[in-house]
Amino acid sequence: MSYAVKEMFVTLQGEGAQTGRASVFCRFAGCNLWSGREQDRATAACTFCDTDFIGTDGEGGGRFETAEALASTIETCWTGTADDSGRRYVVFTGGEPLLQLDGALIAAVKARGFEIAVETNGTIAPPAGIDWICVSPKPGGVLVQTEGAELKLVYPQPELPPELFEKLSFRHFWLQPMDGPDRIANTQAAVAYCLRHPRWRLSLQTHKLIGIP
Ligand SMILES: C[S@@+](CC[C@H](N)C(=O)[O-])C[C@H]1O[C@@H](n2cnc3c(N)ncnc32)[C@H](O)[C@@H]1O
Ligand SMILES: Nc1nc2[nH]cc(C(=O)O)c2c(=O)[nH]1
Ligand code: SF4
Ligand SMILES: [Mg+2]
Repeated sequence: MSYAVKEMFVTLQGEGAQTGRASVFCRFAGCNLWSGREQDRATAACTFCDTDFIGTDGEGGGRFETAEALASTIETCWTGTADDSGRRYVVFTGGEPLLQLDGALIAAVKARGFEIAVETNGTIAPPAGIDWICVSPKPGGVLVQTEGAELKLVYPQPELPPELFEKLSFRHFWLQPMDGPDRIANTQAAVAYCLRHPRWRLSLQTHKLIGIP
């Protein structure tokens, strides 16, 4: 199968427990919870998305005909030194990466020494072989992925109080303040929740704070 990639870049993971880690971000085009068009946002299943994932026109984006072709471009993007094979790290995101990430691509990036992470809305069962699964539930989607490395809840979402998720099998539970016009109030509310419910920790979008992708 071929892969539609919006953009690809190397940066530091900005969110969650891997914050600060050098990562290749491979952002797939398309999502099952929003078309990505502003005129559809209000009626979408996910209404607060901060990301442009339409098309393949971003930096490092394109259509890749094979898993090998995409994996070798990911490898080219990695800027670490040659002896870093055990620390190479790729984050598949989107859009919704599990619409496209498959066993062939997982095998091809593993063969190049990469550890594999995904950022997913949790509505699509993942293929085997992913090392780090971050699930971020959304009100308009049925959660099928109920275990993984971290659950990162954008906060607040009135339909999705944190209590709905805290019994699930994740190693880390994060509240990430919803970016947008109410970011400051949302951050204060997330801090207050974490103070009262210490199972939850605060995840800031640190890349936005320091102006890196
Ligand atoms: C753009 S999404 C792509 C991956 C996947 N579709 C998902 O929703 O998890 C990447 C991460 O950004 C988070 N996110 C999206 N919009 C946000 C916003 N306005 N404020 C804070 N986090 C946001 C998502 O919840 C997710 O954890
Ligand atoms: N630096 C950085 N960290 C991120 N963590 C999750 C991101 C995403 O958009 O999935 C993201 C992103 O876009 N940039
Ligand atoms: S599910 Fe993820 S990519 Fe899709 S619209 Fe929501 S935040 Fe954006
Ligand atoms: Mg992002």
